[in-house]
Amino acid sequence: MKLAILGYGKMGKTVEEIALSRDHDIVYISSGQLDINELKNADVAIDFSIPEAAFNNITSCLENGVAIVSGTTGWLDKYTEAVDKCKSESGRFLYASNFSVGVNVFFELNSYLAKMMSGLDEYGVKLKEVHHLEKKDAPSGTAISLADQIIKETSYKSWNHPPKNDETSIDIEAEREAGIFGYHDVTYDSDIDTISISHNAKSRKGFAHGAVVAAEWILKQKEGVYSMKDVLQLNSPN
Ligand SMILES: NC(=O)c1ccc[n+]([C@@H]2O[C@H](COP(=O)([O-])OP(=O)(O)OC[C@H]3O[C@@H](n4cnc5c(N)ncnc54)[C@H](O)[C@@H]3O)[C@@H](O)[C@H]2O)c1
Ligand SMILES: O=C(O)C1=N[C@H](C(=O)O)CCC1
Repeated sequence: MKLAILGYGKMGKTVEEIALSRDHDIVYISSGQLDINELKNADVAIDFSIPEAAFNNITSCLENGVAIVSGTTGWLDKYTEAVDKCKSESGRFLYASNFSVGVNVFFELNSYLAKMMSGLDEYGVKLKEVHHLEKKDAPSGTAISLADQIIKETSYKSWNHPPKNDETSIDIEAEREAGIFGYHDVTYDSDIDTISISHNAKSRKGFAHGAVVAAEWILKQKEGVYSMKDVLQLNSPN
């Protein structure tokens, strides 16, 4: 496939490595203002940029017939607008807060566990994420996805960051520590016991590999808005 990489930082460089190992042509790399004529050479773009640039990068791809796979976090207040744009341009768009297979299995576990815990009022739930020191947004996109899944399955209506210790919403704690690629845990606690599930990334390779697989996959699809659930088709209990 002819691939554009939008955002050439830690993730953009890892995507380049994986895409080359899978024999793809990288036709354009951008680290700032887009050159639309260059962008148009691509079939698909993968965006790992910054929250302030993500929406413009997505809409520029959609307006120019380039399928777009976005992994940038911290811009989701405009997600519905991006979906509407995809529909009006008859484009192809996939966003994931986390592309790794392991985290997508973890999402399924989280949803299943939340469903089981929903009637057990003696337990309270909280989330924790830990990332490297350069991460710009908090809480992580993955932690927000985990909280949204719990909200869908239980009586919780919202999440808090920083934590408020308020029983009616889900506290998300975010820590920044050198060398951590992405750690998330979900803990249900009662006076009797504690139930926890966690995921820890050992490198950025899983994120980049998932994004390249999603780009390969989206090129085989017709117009539409997709998620990693569509790509991975896990044998989920949900
Ligand atoms: N979805 C996932 O699986 C996943 C995994 C890892 C990181 N992320 C997210 O991806 C994003 C990037 O992470 P990173 O660790 O590579 O950050 P980074 O800071 O290393 O890289 C971001 C790059 O974007 C560039 N940039 C700035 N403005 C731009 C613009 N207008 N267009 C294109 N590029 C621009 C910067 O120069 C920088 O090189 C973050 O939002 C992060 O949370 C998502
Ligand atoms: O390194 C990052 O930044 C990561 N961002 C994503 C998030 O916000 O959830 C995924 C994990 C790594």
